[in-house]
Amino acid sequence: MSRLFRGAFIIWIVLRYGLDELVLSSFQKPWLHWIAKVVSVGRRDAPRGQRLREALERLGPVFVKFGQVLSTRRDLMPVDIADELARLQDQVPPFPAAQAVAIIERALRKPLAEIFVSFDQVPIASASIAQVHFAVIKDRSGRERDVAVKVLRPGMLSAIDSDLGLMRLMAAWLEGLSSDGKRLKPREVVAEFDKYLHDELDLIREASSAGQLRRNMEGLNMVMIPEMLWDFCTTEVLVMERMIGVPISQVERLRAAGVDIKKLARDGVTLFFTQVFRDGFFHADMHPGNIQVSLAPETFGRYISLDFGIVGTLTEVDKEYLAQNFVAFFRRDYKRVAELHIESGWVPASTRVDELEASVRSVCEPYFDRPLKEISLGVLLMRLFQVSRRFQVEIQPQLVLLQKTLLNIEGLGRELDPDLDLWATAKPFLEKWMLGQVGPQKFWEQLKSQAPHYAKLLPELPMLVNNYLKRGAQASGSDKLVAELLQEQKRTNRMLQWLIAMVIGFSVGLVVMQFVVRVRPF
Ligand SMILES: Nc1ncnc2c1ncn2[C@@H]1O[C@H](COP(=O)(O)OP(=O)(O)OP(=O)(O)O)[C@@H](O)[C@H]1O
Repeated sequence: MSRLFRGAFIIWIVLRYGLDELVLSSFQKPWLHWIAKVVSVGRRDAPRGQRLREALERLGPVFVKFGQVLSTRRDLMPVDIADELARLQDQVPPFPAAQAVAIIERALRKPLAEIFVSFDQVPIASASIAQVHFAVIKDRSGRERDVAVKVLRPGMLSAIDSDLGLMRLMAAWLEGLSSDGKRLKPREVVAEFDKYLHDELDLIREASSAGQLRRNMEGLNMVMIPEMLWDFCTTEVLVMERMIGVPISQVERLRAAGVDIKKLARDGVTLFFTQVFRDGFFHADMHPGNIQVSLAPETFGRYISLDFGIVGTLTEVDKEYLAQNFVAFFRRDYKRVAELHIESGWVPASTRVDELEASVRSVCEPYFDRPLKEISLGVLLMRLFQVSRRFQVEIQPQLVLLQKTLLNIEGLGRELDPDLDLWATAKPFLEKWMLGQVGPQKFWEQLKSQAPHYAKLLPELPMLVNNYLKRGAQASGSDKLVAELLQEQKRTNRMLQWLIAMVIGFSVGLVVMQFVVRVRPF
């Protein structure tokens, strides 16, 4: 019943904010448009993006999150709507501390006083999914530590599941009833959102991602990631090291404290490309609220990264796609971009290279009419995806996530340093990575990964040959077979020598090639 009311409320909001323009444009029922006009009287003058944003805010946190996720799908949305949705903020009032305490005690199966030395009742932050309280805890060794405790908002799971059910229903209607609706792929978008939300609702998942990133980033000395206190982490509660820093948005404060802002901008890009091209595992929620900078003497000027609810992973194939395309783009080698798409099966084999090349050129060429340092890799990637879609390529969600994060990083980098040359910072990564893909290093790594297999086989080899020869001689009773086998062995030896010579030749060739690639400018 409540679902029925919720459904009716959603329809009312759609009509009240005049959103029929967006979703009903291809419906041919005049009476429906008439009702919509009457209900939305006085609201239609506002731009459509603004009306959509306000409607989502009225519909509550799940829809606000949905709008935020939609705003990143600029490949599907018109620019005015995407810009307006990007302004959505989840300003949700905090839930009472008593509720947070009850969730913590239930999740950790102990009274609060037995878990924490002290616990701040007033949350430091509150968002649609969770809220954060500061506390002091005694760890296993009895040491007191300042911690941040993230607690999932109560009732979120059921609210989400019910709203998602309605969204799925609406998406199916939209897709079935309207041709405009079909183009927006609403069911696919809702399914993606479903996965996104459920991932965010599992704090153990978030803690694991934080742990992985912390390990990956160790040794770079550019970013600090809070340590997770695993004994106190559950799906609903996460206890982690409390970080102390200045929000990245307070640039003047950072400058006044003596932080090298230009270096900070470069470090941000370096960190991101290391995560993408070296690790294939990246923080994908890089909005300024999740980034701080340390002013403590021993870690002065380092980033502090928070909130690991959304991370992206890339396969070797994804990385190759990105690296090769970026390089071909910056050489303005559109033919190569088109060939790459066909060679790797991203577009149907029947696609004409010249047609794809022309499309890529028409999208990208106007964009290159500016200094290289002003070019946004995020925008470039988005354009590439737009072209690819026209040629029936399904862009993988992790690449869309990457493109969105790239835009965030670039925005952040340029905010800090308007002269930041993104390409100059990114280029060494792509070169290094590409060399790693074809060079002797890769060959050596592959050889090393096979080593355990050969290590097991080699000691057994003389015995195996001996047994084989003996058995052969006994079975035939003649020396002829032994002679034949020896002959065969010699032939195999010769082949092996050839193979080794070829491998050496190939490696030398690769070294020369590397040298040529390194010398040839992009
Ligand atoms: N380990 C920490 N140390 C210090 N402060 C923290 C820590 N973790 C979170 N916070 C504070 O809590 C705020 C919210 O944390 P977080 O971003 O993880 O929550 P969220 O519910 O995912 O919020 P949002 O959806 O707005 O990103 C941070 O901006 C920061 O101010």
